Amino acid sequence: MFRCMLVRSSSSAKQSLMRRNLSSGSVPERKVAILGAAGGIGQPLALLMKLNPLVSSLSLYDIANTPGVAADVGHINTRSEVVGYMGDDNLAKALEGADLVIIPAGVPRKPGMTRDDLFNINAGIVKNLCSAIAKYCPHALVNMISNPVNSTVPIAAEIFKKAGMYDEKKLFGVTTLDVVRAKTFYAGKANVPVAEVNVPVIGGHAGVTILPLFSQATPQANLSGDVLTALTKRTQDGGTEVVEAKAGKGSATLSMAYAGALFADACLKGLNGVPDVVECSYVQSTITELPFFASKVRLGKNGVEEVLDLGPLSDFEKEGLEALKPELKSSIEKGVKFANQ
Ligand SMILES: NC(=O)C1=CN([C@@H]2O[C@H](COP(=O)(O)OP(=O)(O)OC[C@H]3O[C@@H](n4cnc5c(N)ncnc54)[C@H](O)[C@@H]3O)[C@@H](O)[C@H]2O)C=CC1
Ligand SMILES: O=C([O-])CC(=O)C(=O)O
Repeated sequence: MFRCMLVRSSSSAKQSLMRRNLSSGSVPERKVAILGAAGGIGQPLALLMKLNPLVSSLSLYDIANTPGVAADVGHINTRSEVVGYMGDDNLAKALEGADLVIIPAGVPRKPGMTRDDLFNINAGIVKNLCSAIAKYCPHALVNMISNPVNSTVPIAAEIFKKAGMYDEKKLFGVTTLDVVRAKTFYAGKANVPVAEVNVPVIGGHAGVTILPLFSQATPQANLSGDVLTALTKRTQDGGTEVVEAKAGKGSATLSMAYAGALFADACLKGLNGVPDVVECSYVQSTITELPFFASKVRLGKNGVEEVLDLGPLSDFEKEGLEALKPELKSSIEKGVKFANQ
C-alpha cells in the first residue's frame, strides 16, 4: 500500500530512486563491471566485489573463462546479481548501464621485466576496452589497473577525448596497492598497529615514480633517515618483490585485488554521496606541471571532487619528487602518442 502511493505520486526519476531504496534498504543500485575478470587479479577482485553490499549488479567480462568464474562467484548469498560475459561480441552487454568499470585486463610482468615492457601488449588491450566504454557506458567511473598505469591512464584519456565524452573526474589510475604496501611496511618499522596507519603515496605507479610521503605518515614515529630511505625503496620495489617471489608465475594478484576492491568501494561511496572519502589515485592533475599525477583525491557523486595539495614534503621527498618527473613525463607522452597514432 505504502509502495503504491509513493510510486503513483512521483516523477519517473523519483520513482526509480524510491524503488531502489525500497528494494535495497536505501542503498542505490550500482552496476560494477570487471574487464579481465577471469585473471589472477580479476577472480579475487570479483569475489571481493561480490561481498560488497554497495554493488547490486556484478558484470564479469573476459576473453575466456568468465562463465565458470561467474557461476562460482554467483552462488555466494550476497546482494549482487552476477553475470559472466565472454568475448568481444558480449562486451557491449557487459558494459551497458555500468556505474563503475574496473580494468585488470592484460599481461603481467615476469622477473627481469619493467612495467613499461608490458606496454606493447597492454596498450592495445586498454585502447580497445576504452573505446567500448566510450560507446556503451560513457558516464561510468573507470578504475585502471592494467600496467603500465603511468601510460594506460593517458591512453584512456586520449581515447575518451577522441570519442567526445572525456570527463577527467571519472578516470582513475589505481595506485592503492602502493598505499597498502607503504602502510604495511611502515607499521612494521614504526611498531604501530597497522590498522591505524595512514601514508599518502604520490607520483605514479612504477619504480621511482612511486613516492611514499612517510614524513606525513600517522601515527608519527621517529624513524632514522636510513630507515626512511629503505622504506621508500621497498615501497617502490614492492611489485618487483612479488614478481621475483612468484618466479615467472605473474605479479601481485591477491594484494592487488584487495587494493582494487578498497578503491572501488571508495568510488562507490563517493557516488552514493558519502562525505569526505579520500584516497590516493593517479588522475588528471594540475598540482605539478605533469598532466597526470597521483595524490590524495576527494571522491564524490561525479568522481573526483577535489585533487588535494601534496602538503609539506621533507627534503628527501622533494628530491624524490624532482627525480620522478622525467620518467613519469615520458610515460605519459608515450601513452598519448600511442593513442593518437
Ligand atoms: N595497478 C596495480 O597496482 C597493479 C597492476 N597489475 C596489472 O594488472 C594486469 C593484470 O594482471 P593479472 O590479473 O595478474 O594478469 P592475468 O594474466 O592473470 O589476467 C589478465 C586477464 O586479462 C584477460 N584479458 C586479456 N586481454 C583481454 C581483453 N582484451 N579483454 C578482457 N580481458 C582480457 C586475460 O584473459 C586474463 O584473464 C597486468 O597488466 C598487471 O601488470 C598487477 C598488479 C598491481
Ligand atoms: O609489479 C607489477 O608488475 C605489478 C604491479 O604493478 C604491482 O604489484 O605493483
